[in-house]
Amino acid sequence: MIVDPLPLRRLTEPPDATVALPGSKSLTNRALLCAGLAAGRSELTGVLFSDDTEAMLAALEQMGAALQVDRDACTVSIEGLGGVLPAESLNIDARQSGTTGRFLAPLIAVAPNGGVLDGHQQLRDRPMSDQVEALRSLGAHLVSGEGHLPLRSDGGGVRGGGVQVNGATSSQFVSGLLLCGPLFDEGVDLEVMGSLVSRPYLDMTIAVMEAFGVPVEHDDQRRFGCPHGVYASQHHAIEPDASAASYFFGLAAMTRGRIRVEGLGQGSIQGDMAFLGVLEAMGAVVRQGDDWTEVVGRDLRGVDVDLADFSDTAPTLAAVAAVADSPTRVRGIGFVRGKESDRIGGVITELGRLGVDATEHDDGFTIYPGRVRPEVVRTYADHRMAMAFSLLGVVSDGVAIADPGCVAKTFPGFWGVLESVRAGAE
Ligand SMILES: O=C(O)C1=C[C@@H](OP(=O)(O)O)[C@@H](O)[C@H](O)C1
Ligand SMILES: C=C(OP(=O)(O)O)C(=O)O
Repeated sequence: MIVDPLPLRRLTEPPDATVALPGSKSLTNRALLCAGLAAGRSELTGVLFSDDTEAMLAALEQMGAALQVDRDACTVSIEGLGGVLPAESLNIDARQSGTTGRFLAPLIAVAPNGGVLDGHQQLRDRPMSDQVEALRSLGAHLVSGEGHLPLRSDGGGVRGGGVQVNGATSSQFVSGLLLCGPLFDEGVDLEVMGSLVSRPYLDMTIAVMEAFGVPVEHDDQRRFGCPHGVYASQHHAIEPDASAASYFFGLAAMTRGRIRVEGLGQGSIQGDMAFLGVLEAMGAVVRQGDDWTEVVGRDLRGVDVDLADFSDTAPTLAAVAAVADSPTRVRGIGFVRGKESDRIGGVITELGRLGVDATEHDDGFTIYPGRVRPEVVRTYADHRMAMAFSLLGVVSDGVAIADPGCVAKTFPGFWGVLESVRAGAE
């Protein structure tokens, strides 16, 4: 049991550490779904086991995919469904997982006898309407769930083909339609309307679909499509999670320390690696090999950045920016109000509680660095609020994190890894 609130202790020396991080949530849930739908047996390595990926694993099991899971070895072996969904009506609990919810909504729509897709209240509160509208225009019989979960479908076939989807709220709507596109009679041909947030996640979707043998046609910004077909089983290795790595890169930057993350290097396909460019612009030194990345901290200055492509790092940047020597303006992330918590409002409120000035904008925030005072940080059941604000507890005295267990959504071992970095510095 972790104590709640969890008191943190200021580091007395800059850390000098190498950390091994768990697999990417985004890549794990994409690979699990493709492997679960594929013809034949797939072997996945580097798999993340966390609440979000357990939700996807449970859904695949319910659909009849045969799974062998080794949580210590971080592997999953799956005998896929060969593109044939079960005749029974499905009952899927996506828990708090946006990827599970948005990747499987098209699946309950296309399953022969449909089913119910529901989740934790936190996920019920998050937007779904753009995807529901797109599914209806593709022929889905969705009998409830206007803008939110729960969603109920009679099943009975999704024609597929051409469809317009709003891209300004979540890229997961597009990813879900693409990932399930091979199940639709005519495949899918998506046109994204409006701005497209979190664009690099679509590249991750395309990369995983293509690794499992389904070609994706796309232009750079607007059109994404795939034919009707069946995924092919694969041996597939999952990279460590770049969003999880942002906390350790940020920590090195804030402490004049050095932290290396193994397994994430120049060739990474994760968009959140762009956070390294922000740290560099702030003054940190970034070094990279094929299979590792390290950050070395220096004096930090504020920056003016657009995080629309990699917004999961916005709370991390808020923490780093609080100890820089000039203000930081973050733009392009109005849509993060619809994540696990309102990540603009929450960042402003909690920095204020710690005595750091920050102002809210429609599209983000400005942080004015200042002295951090002892306080318990509220985390709004949001793993990223907990992990990001823990960084301030490592560089100042008397900070504690409420509901530290919420990190289990994507990184159950977070506090242990943070402690190992501390242990190396003392
Ligand atoms: O497709 C994915 O794996 C994700 C896409 C992003 O969400 P949005 O597209 O909703 O911004 C990101 O914030 C989330 O953590 C994971
Ligand atoms: C937004 C997130 O998760 P998801 O949308 O996958 O629930 C996240 O992990 O920060």
